[in-house]
Amino acid sequence: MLNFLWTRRIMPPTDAQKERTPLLERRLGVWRVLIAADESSSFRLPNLQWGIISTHIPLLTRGYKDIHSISPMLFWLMVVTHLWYAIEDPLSLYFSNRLLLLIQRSVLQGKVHTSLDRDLCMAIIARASCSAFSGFVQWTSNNVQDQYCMLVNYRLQERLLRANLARDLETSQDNEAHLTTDPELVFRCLVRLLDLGKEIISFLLQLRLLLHLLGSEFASAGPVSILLCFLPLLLENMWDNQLWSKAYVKQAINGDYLRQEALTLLTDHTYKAEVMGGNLSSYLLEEYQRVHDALSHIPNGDVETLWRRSTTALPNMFFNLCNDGPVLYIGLLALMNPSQVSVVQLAMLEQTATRLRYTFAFARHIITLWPSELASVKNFYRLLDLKNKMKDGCMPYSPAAGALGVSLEVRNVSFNYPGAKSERDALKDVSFSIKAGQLVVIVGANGSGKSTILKLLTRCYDATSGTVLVDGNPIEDYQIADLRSVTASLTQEHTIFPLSLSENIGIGSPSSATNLDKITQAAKLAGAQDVIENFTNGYDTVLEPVKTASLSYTGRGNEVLEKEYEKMEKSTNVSGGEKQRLVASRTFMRMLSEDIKFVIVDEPSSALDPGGEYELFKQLREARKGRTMIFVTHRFGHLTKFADLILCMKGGTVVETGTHQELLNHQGEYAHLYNVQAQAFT
Ligand SMILES: Nc1ncnc2c1ncn2[C@@H]1O[C@H](COP(=O)(O)OP(=O)(O)OP(=O)(O)O)[C@@H](O)[C@H]1O
Repeated sequence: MLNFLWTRRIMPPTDAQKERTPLLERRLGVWRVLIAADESSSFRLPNLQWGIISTHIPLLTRGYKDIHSISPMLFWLMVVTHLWYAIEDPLSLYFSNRLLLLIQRSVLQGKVHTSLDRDLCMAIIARASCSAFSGFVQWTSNNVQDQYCMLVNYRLQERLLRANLARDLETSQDNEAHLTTDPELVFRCLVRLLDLGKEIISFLLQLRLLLHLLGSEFASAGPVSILLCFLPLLLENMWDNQLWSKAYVKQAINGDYLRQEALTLLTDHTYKAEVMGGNLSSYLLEEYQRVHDALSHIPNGDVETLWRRSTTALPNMFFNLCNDGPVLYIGLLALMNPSQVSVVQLAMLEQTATRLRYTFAFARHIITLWPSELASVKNFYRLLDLKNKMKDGCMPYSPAAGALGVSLEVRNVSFNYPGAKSERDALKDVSFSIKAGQLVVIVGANGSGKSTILKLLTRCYDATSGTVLVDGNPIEDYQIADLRSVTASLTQEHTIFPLSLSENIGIGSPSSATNLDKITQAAKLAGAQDVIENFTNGYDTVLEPVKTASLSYTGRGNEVLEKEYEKMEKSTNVSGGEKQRLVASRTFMRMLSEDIKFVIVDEPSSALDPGGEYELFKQLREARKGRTMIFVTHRFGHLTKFADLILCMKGGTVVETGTHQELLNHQGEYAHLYNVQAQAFT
C-alpha cells in the first residue's frame, strides 16, 4: 500500500510563474492529487482570504439589493433573526451559569432564604424564557428562511431563464455561457455571510463571558486557563490537515482503474444494444475480473478519506487532549487544593469553553465553504450580464398583407464559424437571389455549406463578410424577433421536448398552443396522427418525462412500491421516422398561421420511408402559397423537379443555379449528383 502513498513538491515551471504557489503532488491509491501548498505561513487565522470579501463588495451589494428587492419584509426579518442568534448563545450561557451558581449557593446554604429563593426563581424564569423564546425564533426563522429562499430561488431562476433564452446562438456557444450556477446557492452564499457576521458577534460576546468567568470565578487559574481554552483553536488552524479545506485537484491515473471504470460504463443502456449484439458479456466480465485482480491491493476510495488514513493517530489524540485542557488543568488544581474549585464552577467553565469552540468551528466551516459558494454568485451575475455578440436591429419587419413571401439576396457572403478549427471557410464568396414566393432547393455534397446558408438567412449567425438582404434591406437592420415571427423551420436537429405531445405540436404556434383542432390538423399534415393515436394517452403522452421519482433504500424490495415506481416517469421510445413526423407536426402547426412568410426545411426526412417522405414534401409544397420556401436535401426526386430555383453547392460556394432541367442540360455538378442517384434505379 505504501507504494501508492507518496508526496512530492512541484515547482512552477518558468521564471515568470515564480511568484505563483508551488503545488504539492500526492499519490493516494489510484489518485494523483495536486494541492496548492500555501507556504507563506503554516499558521493562518481562519483560512478565509479576507480580501475576497472586500474585492467582491460590489457583487455582494448587488446580490443583497436583489434579494432585498424581492421581499424587503422577509429580508429584514431574516436579518433580525440572525441578530437574535448572535446574542442567543452568550445570553443562554449567561443565564445557565447564573442559574448554576444560584443552585450551588442554595445547596450550600441548605435552608430557606427568601432573597436567594427569589433570585433563583428569577434565574429559572429567565433561563426558561430564553429557551422558549429561542425555540419560537428558531421556528419563525426556519419558516421565514424557507419561504424567502423559495421566493428568491424562483425569481433568480426566472431571471436566469430569461437571460438564457435571450442569448444568441454564437454567444451561447461560448464557454462563458456554460458557467455553472444555482440560484439557491446564490441565496445561500448571501445568507452565509450573515451567518458569519452572527458567529463573529456571538464569538466576541462569548469570549467576553469567558473572560468574566475566568476573572471572577477562577482568578487564580486565569491566565493558564485562557491559554488552554484557546490552544485547540490555534492548533487546529496550524495543523489544518483536512483535505476538504485545501485547494486541490484529483485525477485517477491508474490504468487498471480507468479501464475498470470504462468497462463498468459499458453496462450502461447507451451501449446495451452493441454489447448484446456483439455478445460481449463474457469478454467484459473476464476483463473486469482481470483489472479487479490487478487493483486488489490499491486503494481507490474517496481521496479525502485516503488522505486522513495516510496520517497518524497522534494529532487526533493530541487535539482531544487539548480540548479537555481547561478542565484537566482545573482538575489538577482541585487535586492540589480542593477548596479552591467547585464542581459548579468547573461545569460553567466547561460549558462556556465548549460553546465558544463550537462557535469558532462553525465560523471556520462557513469561511471554508464560502469562497466556493461565492463562485456561484459570480457565475450567476456573469451569466445575467453576458452580452449578445449579435446586435439586434431597430427596424420592425411586417410584410404587407397578401405578400408573396420574403425576398432574399445573398451578396458576396463569406462565413466561418466562430472558433472553427478548419482553415477552410464554411462559405466563400456566395451570391444568389431568391424572389418572394419561390420554392428553392439547395443541394450539394456533405459539408458543402447548405445548412450554413440557412443559418445566415435566419440570422443564427452574421456573415463574416458580404451582405444578406431581406426585402432589399440588410438583415441586421431588422429586429430579430420580428424576422423569427414570420419564419418556420424544420431541421434534422429538431427534437421532441419533455412535454406532452399536444404541447410539443402546439408550441409551434404559441398563441394557439392549446387549440386541439389545429394541433390535430398539424399532426395529420405531418402524418403523425396514427403514431399519436397508438399511445394510450394519445396527445397527453409525454415521451421523455422529466425524471424526479426515486425509490428510498428501504423501499427496495417492497413489491407494491416497486411496481408504482416502475410506472412513474417511464420514457417511451419511438422510431426515428415516427419522431420526424412528430417534429414535423410542430412546423405544420406554425405554418397554419398566416403570419409565416418564410419556411426553411433542412433534410427532415432521413428516417422516413419513401411514402412518408413523398407525403411530407407534398404537404410542405402545398402549404407554400404566400411563402418563400427553401429546402436542403440530398434526395432529388420529390423536390427538385418542382423547384423554381436550385442552388448546387460544392466546397462552400454555389457552383450552379437554375431549374432542374436547366441544370441537367448543363451537365455539371448537379447532373453528376442526380445521375449517381438515378443509376441506382436503372
Ligand atoms: N457549428 C459549427 N462549427 C464549426 N464548423 C461547422 C459548424 N457547423 C458546420 N461547420 C462546418 O462548416 C462546413 C459547412 O457545413 P454545413 O453544415 O453547412 O454543410 P452541409 O452542406 O449542410 O452538410 P450536410 O449535407 O452533411 O448536412 C463544414 O465544413 C462543417 O464542418
